[in-house]
Amino acid sequence: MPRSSFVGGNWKCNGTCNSVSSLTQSLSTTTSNIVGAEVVVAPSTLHLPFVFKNIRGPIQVCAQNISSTGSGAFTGEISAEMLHDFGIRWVILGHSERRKFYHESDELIGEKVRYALLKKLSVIACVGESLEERKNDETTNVVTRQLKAISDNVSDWSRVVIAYEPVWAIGTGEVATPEQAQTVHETLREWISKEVSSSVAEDVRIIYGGSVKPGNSKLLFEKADIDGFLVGGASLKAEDFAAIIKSTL
Ligand SMILES: O=C[C@H](O)COP(=O)(O)O
Repeated sequence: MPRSSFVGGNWKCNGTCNSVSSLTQSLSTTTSNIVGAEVVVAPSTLHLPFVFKNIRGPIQVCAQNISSTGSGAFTGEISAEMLHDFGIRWVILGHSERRKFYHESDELIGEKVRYALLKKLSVIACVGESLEERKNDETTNVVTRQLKAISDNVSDWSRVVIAYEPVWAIGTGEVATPEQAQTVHETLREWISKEVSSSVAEDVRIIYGGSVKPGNSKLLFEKADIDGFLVGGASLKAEDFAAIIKSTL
């Protein structure tokens, strides 16, 4: 069976009460007739309850991070249990901004993936190389190392989407070419086929993130191993996000 497309909108640390309300309303309208793609949006933790209650149509709501520890005496953290209790079923883990600015290691990301799946959340697990790593020809080593740390902690692959996000393409306007992205996606799928199983490799969605816009998404999506997108900046504009989703149908 062909893989259905998957598009995530990562709102990152953006939004006010007014802008989130207006984006939620616009998205509910612009995406109301979309059928055939799995779509999630990830507002900030503070905005999650509002978006969860007010979004309409085919969009699920996703968190941007969780604690690896679960509920308890962990000041400032949000647990998988809390999300699940609230009705939220998705979380982004291992985003390069968490790795870079909050020093999240492969090991910690693996623990978070394990805990999220244990608590019945689904996970968008991110991998991606920096510009320096690409220039040093280390892309394959980096993304497969990151993928192994994730894979070692996956108990149910049907609840995992892998996001390939080259760090040099995030928020820079410098999107990977369809060929560059396809090469890495193929490498990731081959790794999963060899190290996990061919059926998991066949079924798992591998999505691309990094300066995806309505003008470049179609050509990227035409590549065999690109199953959708994790969109940052363009997901803050309802029309652009809807156009990106439609390019995957
Ligand atoms: O999670 C999304 C990515 O970091 C991509 O962000 P961007 O579309 O603003 O480049």
